[in-house]
Amino acid sequence: MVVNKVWISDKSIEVKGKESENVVKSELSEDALSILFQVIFQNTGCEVSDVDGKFTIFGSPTETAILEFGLLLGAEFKEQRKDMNILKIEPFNSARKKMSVLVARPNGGKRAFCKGASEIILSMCNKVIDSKGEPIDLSDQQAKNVSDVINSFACEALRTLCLAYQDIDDSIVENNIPDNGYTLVAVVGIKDPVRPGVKNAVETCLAAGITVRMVTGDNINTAKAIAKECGILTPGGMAIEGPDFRNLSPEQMMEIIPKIQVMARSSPSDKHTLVTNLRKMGEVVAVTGDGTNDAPALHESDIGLAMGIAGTEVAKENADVIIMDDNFSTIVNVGRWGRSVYINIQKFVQFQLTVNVVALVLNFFSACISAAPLTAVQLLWVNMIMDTLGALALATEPPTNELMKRPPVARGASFITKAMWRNIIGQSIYQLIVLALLNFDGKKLLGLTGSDSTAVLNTLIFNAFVFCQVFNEINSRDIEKINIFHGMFSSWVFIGVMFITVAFQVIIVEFLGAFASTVPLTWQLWLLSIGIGSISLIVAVFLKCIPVEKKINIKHHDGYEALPSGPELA
Ligand SMILES: Nc1ncnc2c1ncn2[C@@H]1O[C@H](COP(=O)(O)OP(=O)(O)OP(=O)(O)O)[C@@H](O)[C@H]1O
Ligand SMILES: [Ca+2]
Repeated sequence: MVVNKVWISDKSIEVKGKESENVVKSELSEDALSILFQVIFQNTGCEVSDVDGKFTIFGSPTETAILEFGLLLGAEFKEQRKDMNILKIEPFNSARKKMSVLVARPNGGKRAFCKGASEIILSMCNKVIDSKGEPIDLSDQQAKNVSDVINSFACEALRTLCLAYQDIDDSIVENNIPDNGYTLVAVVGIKDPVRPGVKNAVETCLAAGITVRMVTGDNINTAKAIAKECGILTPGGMAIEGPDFRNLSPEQMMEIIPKIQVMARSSPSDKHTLVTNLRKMGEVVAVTGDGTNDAPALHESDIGLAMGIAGTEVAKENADVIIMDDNFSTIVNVGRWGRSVYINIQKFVQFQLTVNVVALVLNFFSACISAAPLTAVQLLWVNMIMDTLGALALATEPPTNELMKRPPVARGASFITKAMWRNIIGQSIYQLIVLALLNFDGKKLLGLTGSDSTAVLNTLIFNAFVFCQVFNEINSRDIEKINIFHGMFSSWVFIGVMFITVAFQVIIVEFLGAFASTVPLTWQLWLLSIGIGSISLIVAVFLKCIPVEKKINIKHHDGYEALPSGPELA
């Protein structure tokens, strides 16, 4: 943050690096400059350390920017502070949006300084300094002019603060800092450029059905200008000020909250109220924040994200995730990974349930009628495929950008979606039909005769069953999309698992007969097993064409309705 513009003695001056020193000094009278230095250096929460002429400023970014501006104009911190004695400090707080100090002047008398949110301080002033640095009455017309200056600064996305002072009669013994009667010295406009990448990150969020709202302590025009710059405020979107929001009835709040895109001049409790109400509406709410004033909202949210560098300890303690690089784009990554984990578990569960249903039904009914075709050792191997190897193959898929084009999952949505049930039931029916046909009519169909025909048939059933799972594991790579091969060959874990599964299957069938109760199969029967398994790829395509989820077409997505989904989407 840096001071970009300053308004003083009825002049707006642009501040541009070191050359501003001469510009400002030539524009201002001696007295005006002196009082400007006082409001900057007396009323600051910063500390300055001076090691071998090298200044280091410790303080909030806003405070630092103002102090740096003072130093830029050639003033010295120690020099400025040396002859005034600070009697009382009211530090900045987010609810009052101002800070004040009371000092004892060297020649007697006291002086109060106040700085803070521009409109708030302006309303506390009844005087303003003129070009000579003398206080004169602040007429209505002049107050309007200052207000226009504030708005023009704010519309340029500058954070605006007013700096003011007043002399207090020595006869007043108590050290109270007054709330009005100030003389306005300057309006400063501080620039806090939007970090690169924020606009894209907001766009990604919108496409992902995540509504981004900006809740800030800044002036409404500053907030609106910044929000427009990064794509948060859209035409027709609503911007509201904290005090107006606070005064709404609960019903009115519920009505306008979905439309709010920007909330300015908000207090910590406004942030908290917004989050509470959004959660009541069934939304999943993530909050990002850095300051202590964000702590209540961070705590109330479903996912609190605190800034790791600029964040205060209080904010971090109340958060669930700490963004180490303070970058909004990283939040998009958090969302992407969250979605990836969720969908990977869904894929795994879909795969696992299919294997379970088929193995259970096949063995149970066959056992009731004749004998169970799959032995305990074979089931153990199948269990291995689906638990360990299946989890490895499906749950390690890295997140894709496609994930950010899907709608978010509603708070109460069931984990197993209709599309998953469709795939599970469809695949199970196919596998059960084929395996039951082999089990009950296989010998006749395949012309198997001889003493080992039962052993051969049971091995074939086992082999076909395993290949159905192998191909269904490929199907499970995507729940909705028809193209399941996308990115498969670059996922070495998946390819590795496929390879190991098939290799072990060959070893079990061909060489571990005594252990797994199998007999070696002819190449024709191997081909048949693979054929039966691969047909499940075709079955999956047909299944994915059956619509199960309602399709909704929305022109402008605001995060409150599901985005359309189907085989064409990720
Ligand atoms: N140290 C300070 N002294 C006086 N006023 C301040 C100070 N810091 C900020 N302000 C005023 O308060 C407003 C910010 O209020 P607040 O800290 O509640 O908002 P925020 O959204 O948390 O801001 P930030 O971007 O600093 O995190 C600023 O626009 C400014 O006018
Ligand atoms: Ca903050």
